Amino acid sequence: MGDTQDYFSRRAALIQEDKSLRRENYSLQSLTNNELAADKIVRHIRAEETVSVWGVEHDEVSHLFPGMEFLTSKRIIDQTKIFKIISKACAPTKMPKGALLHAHIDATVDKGYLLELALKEPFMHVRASCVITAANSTTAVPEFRAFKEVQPSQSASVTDLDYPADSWIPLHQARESFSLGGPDGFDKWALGAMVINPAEAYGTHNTVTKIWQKFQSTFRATAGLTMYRPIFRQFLRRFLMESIGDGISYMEPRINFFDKFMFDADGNETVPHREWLLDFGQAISEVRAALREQGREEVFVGAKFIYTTLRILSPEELEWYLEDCIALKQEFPDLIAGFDLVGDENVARPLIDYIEPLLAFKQRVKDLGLDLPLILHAGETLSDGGKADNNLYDALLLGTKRIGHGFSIVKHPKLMQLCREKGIALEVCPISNEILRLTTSIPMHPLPVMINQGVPVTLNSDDPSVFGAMGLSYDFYQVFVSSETTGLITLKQIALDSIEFSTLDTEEKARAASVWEKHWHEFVDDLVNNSGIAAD
Ligand SMILES: O=c1[nH]cnc2c1ncn2[C@@H]1O[C@H](CO)[C@@H](O)[C@H]1O
Repeated sequence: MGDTQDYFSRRAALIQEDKSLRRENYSLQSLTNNELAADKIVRHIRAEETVSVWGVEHDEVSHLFPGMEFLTSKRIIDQTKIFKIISKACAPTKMPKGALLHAHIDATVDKGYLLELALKEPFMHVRASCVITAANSTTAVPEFRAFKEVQPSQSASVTDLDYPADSWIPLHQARESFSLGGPDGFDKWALGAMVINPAEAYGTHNTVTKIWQKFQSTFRATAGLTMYRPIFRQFLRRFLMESIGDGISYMEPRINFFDKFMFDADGNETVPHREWLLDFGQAISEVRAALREQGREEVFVGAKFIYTTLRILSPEELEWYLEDCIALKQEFPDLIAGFDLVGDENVARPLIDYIEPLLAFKQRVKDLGLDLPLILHAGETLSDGGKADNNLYDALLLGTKRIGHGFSIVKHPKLMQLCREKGIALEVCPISNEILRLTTSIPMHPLPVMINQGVPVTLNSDDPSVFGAMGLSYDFYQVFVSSETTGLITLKQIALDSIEFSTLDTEEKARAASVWEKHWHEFVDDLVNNSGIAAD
C-alpha cells in the first residue's frame, strides 16, 4: 500500500515536471471557481462527444475521429456541442478569441459573398484560358476583370465551342449563357475554382506540391475581384465584421502588395498602395462607427496590415518593396504592423537569398526610429534541413517578431528554446497545415510539442475562405478536441498570448486584455449557468 502511494506521488510529480513549461501554468494559478467549473464542463462534453459523435459510424463519412480531415468532417463539427460552445452560433456571449495574427486578407472573405459583390458590378468581365467543358470545368480557372464599359465579345459564354481563349465576356452574359447548367452551373464552376474541396485535398492533390498548385490557383481566380477597388472596400469591411462576429477583437492580416497597383472603379490599374491603406483606414472607421451605434464599440480594438510581397522577387526587386513598406509605415504608422515574404517555401526563394536587402531594411528602420518588425513565414514545410526548414534559422537571426507557421521548428531544440526565452510566438495555422498536407490530421500536428516545450503559440486561420473555415472557431475546435491535456484554460492562454504577441503597444495591449477578460468571464459564466451540466 505504501509503495502504491509512493508510486502515485512520484507519477504526479513526473507529470507535473513534464508539463512545467506550458504557458498556461501562469493562468492556472489564478482561476475563478467558474473557470474551473467551465473547464470541467467542456472536458466532460468533449469526452462524451468523442464517443457519441466521433466514435460512431456516420452515413456520409466513415473512419471518424476527433481532429480528422476538416473538409470531410466540417458538417459533423458544425453539429457538435463543443463547436457550438466555441462559436456560440446563437448566443450573445461568444468565446473571445483575442487577436487574429495570421491570415491572408484576400483569402478571408466568403467566396459566395465575393461573387455576389462581383455580380453587382456592371462592368465586371470573366475569361478562361480555354473553352470550358464538362471534362475540364473542375480544373480550368476563371479570371475576372472590371473595365470602364462593357467589352464586345465574340461568344456568348466561355462554354461556346468558338470561345476565343482568354477573351473577356461580360460576367452576367457569361453566367446566363453558361451551357453547363446556366447561372447555377457558372457559380459552381467559379466557386469551385476559389476553394479547395475534399476530393482535391485528400485525393487528386494529396501531396504538398500538388495541393499548393490548386491553392495558388484559388488566388488567381479571385484576384480580379479582390483587386478591384469598389469590391476591395466592401470586402475589407466584411472581413472586419465577420472576424468581430467570431469573437476576434483585433486583427493583423497580411496583405499582398506584390502588385503595385489595384484596379480603380474606372477599370484602370492605377490605385497605388497608399490608397489601399486609405481604404483600410476608412473601413476600420466605418466598422467602429457602426459598432458604436450599437453600443458595442469595445468588441473591436483595431486592425493593422502586415505588408507582404512574394518570394519570387529578385533581391534587387525586393528593395523597392522594402522602401515602399517604410514609406507607408511613415505615412500610416497605425495601419502597418510589419513586413513579411510569402509563397510556397518549398519552391520559392529562401530568406537567405534576401539577406542583404533585409539587413539593410533593419538598419534603415532602426535609423528612422520606426516600429516596423519583420514578422516572417518560416518552416511551413515537411522538410528537415531543406531550404524551407532552414528559413527558421534566418527568421530568428533576422529578429523576427513572431514566426508565421513554424511548423518544422519542433525539429530544432535550440530554436524552440530561443522562442521560449525571447518570447517569439508561433502563428500556428492548424487547419491550413492539414489541408495543405503537412499533416493528415490535427492529432498528428506538432502543436502539442510546441506547447509542452513552452513555446508561445497563437491559433490562426491563414486562408479561411479557401478552406471553408471562417473565423477562428474551427481552428480552436480542431485543437481542443485533438488533445486531452488541452483544456479551456489552454485556449484562454492562447487567446491572451495573441494579444500579448501582437504589435499593439503596451497600453493598447493592457486595454485589449482587460476587455478580453471581461468577455471571457461573461462567456465562462454563461457556460456554467446555461450548459445544463453540473460541473462535478
Ligand atoms: O500559408 C501560407 N504560406 C505562404 N504563403 C501563403 C500562405 N497562404 C497564402 N499565401 C500566399 O499569400 C498570397 C495571398 O495573399 C498568395 O500568393 C498565397 O500563395
